[in-house]
Amino acid sequence: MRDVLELKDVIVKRGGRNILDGVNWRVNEGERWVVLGPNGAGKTTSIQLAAGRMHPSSGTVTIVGETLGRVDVNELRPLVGLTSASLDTRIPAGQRVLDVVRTAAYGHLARWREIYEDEDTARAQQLLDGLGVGSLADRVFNTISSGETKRVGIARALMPNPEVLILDEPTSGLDLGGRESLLETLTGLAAQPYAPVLILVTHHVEEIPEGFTHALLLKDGTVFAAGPISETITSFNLSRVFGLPLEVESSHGRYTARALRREERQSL
Ligand SMILES: Nc1ncnc2c1ncn2[C@@H]1O[C@H](COP(=O)(O)OP(=O)(O)OP(=O)(O)O)[C@@H](O)[C@H]1O
Repeated sequence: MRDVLELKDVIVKRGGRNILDGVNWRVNEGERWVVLGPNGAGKTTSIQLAAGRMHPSSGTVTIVGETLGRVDVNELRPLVGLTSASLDTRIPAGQRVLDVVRTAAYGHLARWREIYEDEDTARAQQLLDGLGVGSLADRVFNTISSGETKRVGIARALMPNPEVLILDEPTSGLDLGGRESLLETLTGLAAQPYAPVLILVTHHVEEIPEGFTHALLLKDGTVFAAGPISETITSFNLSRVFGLPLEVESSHGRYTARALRREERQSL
């Protein structure tokens, strides 16, 4: 199976310390990864590297066979789509939803003199349709709801047909219905054989969509565990990563976690 992403012996130094310290992580074609860890564990830093938006202090980052630092990042970046709340806020006010998606074909945040091909427009509309927001194409982006914004952000990230799609906390801030509906959409995306490799960052096991295959657990800038999801998202691992006794359960491909009560801890 083809190697799509590899971080090898990666160190990132900031403020006099290693905020990533010897990270090794390999992602293959067809895999769907969740990246989990407490605040400050190094999740954002790891995905910034994986998206070619940051260079390591030492070690190597290889994206679809090309090593960061040895090739023009402008060639690498279209290979990795990224969605995050901070990116959504950078989209200038007043853009039409269809333009927010179409402009991604050219790597811009706003419309800028491009002459769109009919096929760009058709693809943008098709992506919006696939994410359940096709009827919003003519709406102004900054007037749509949070859940709709997340879906448009995913359509936008898919527009350049990336090899990897990174979803940074895609369900944060959504109500229960919005979260479950978006997770169902992500499960559908995960099941598509031609979908890019998916990497989803979250703080909560409840936000892992069904169909995700692997997990990376980060703690204090290091890899605590990485591998097939059922072997990695366990009570043992999460208790150590989050620093308190937890019980993790899975049902129908979804996960829940709760802290053990005092009397349960005493009986351990
Ligand atoms: N430019 C910087 N200078 C100093 N420290 C930094 C810098 N950027 C990140 N850090 C620190 O590196 C650590 C890892 O940060 P990172 O944002 O990758 O963690 P995270 O797992 O995404 O956290 P969160 O869940 O809170 O978003 C944190 O302790 C953070 O304060």
